[in-house]
Amino acid sequence: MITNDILYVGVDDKDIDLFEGQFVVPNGIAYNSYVILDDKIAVMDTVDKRKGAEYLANLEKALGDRFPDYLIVSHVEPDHASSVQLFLEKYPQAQLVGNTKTFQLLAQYFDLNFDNILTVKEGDTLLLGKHELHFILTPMVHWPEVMFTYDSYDKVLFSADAFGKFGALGAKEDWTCEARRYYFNIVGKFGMPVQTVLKKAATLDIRIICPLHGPVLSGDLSKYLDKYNIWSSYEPESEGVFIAYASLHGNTRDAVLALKEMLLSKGCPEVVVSDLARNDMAEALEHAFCYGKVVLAASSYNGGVMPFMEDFLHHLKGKNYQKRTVALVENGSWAPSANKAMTEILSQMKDITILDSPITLRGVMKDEDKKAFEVLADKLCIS
Ligand SMILES: Cc1cc2nc3c(=O)[nH]c(=O)nc-3n(C[C@H](O)[C@H](O)[C@H](O)COP(=O)(O)O)c2cc1C
Repeated sequence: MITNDILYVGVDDKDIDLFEGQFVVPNGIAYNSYVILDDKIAVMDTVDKRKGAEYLANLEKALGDRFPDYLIVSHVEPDHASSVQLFLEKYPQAQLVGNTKTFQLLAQYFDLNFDNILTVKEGDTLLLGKHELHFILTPMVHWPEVMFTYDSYDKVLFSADAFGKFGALGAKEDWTCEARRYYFNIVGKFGMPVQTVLKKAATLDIRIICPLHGPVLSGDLSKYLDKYNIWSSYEPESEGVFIAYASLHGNTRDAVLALKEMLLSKGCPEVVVSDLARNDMAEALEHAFCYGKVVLAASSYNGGVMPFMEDFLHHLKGKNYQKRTVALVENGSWAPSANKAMTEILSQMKDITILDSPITLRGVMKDEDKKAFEVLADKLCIS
């Protein structure tokens, strides 16, 4: 129970292998749905049809002997809307509520009878009894049809995918880490629309946030809103250095591990290292956004850079990566090419400062290379 009238009817998915076909979710994922019981009953979104039967059972239990009047679709992505058809087969009298874009997209997934729909616009309201729902259109957070719904009676914001996180409900894990990995990988490209929506949210008296994934948020909401403000403005969140590397034979890896020790011995507050071939790429992307200073180190490969690094840089570019200081380290045996290849991709991003004197290793790190790394560590510690 979220409030006296709002019930949780979502489901956990702990047997999904990859979320959105690409993200590892070691603790699963929750597909959230909520019911508002008033004179009229509104259901807030459905769930992935992978869990459709379990969802309908939860819903039936919450409804008792009543029937829903409205199904509000705030986001058409199939992890939330692929049970809409199932829902309507069971509750054909329910009216579908969405905006113009909602119904355009729904029609791409379902052969639905769209006679019984209510099309809402920004600022429209729907009275259920005591509860009045206010619709707030939030295009491109992170699909074009996405909208928030604010219940002014219980002061609850139904925030679609915003403020969501990976992990089934009850997963014993920190909110920030998995919410950040979720945000940057799924919403990250859309910082501007998120900023717009945060401004709208600031005008509302919000007591509880009900996202479509992860826990319901209550208590001091400023910590979640503050994180979203930092993330969507692309500002670094933490002091420290992130080192991402891709190494064929381990020499580049050994060099950056030595660099990590140098940084820590010079007082750098935190140094996080990711092996792009072995560690979760989505987590590496999250770290790259978290810190203001990043070292990219990679072996040269076929006149370019090792593909894991190239892939990583394309991911960063796709997520609007910006406002960071980057140091480059390459390794190559006959014609080192990694720094040039990395620079080419970085130059397509906004506000990226590449530190002078990129380092070139030729095989194993030598004494003179150590000196270059000491200089780099000093630069990263002061700049
Ligand atoms: C398939 C392949 C392609 C390579 N291409 C290049 C290259 O274009 N230029 C170069 O200087 N070295 C090239 N190398 C050599 C590596 O970059 C070199 O061995 C480097 O020292 C590896 O660093 P690591 O030990 O960190 O992997 C290539 C190696 C392999 C296996």
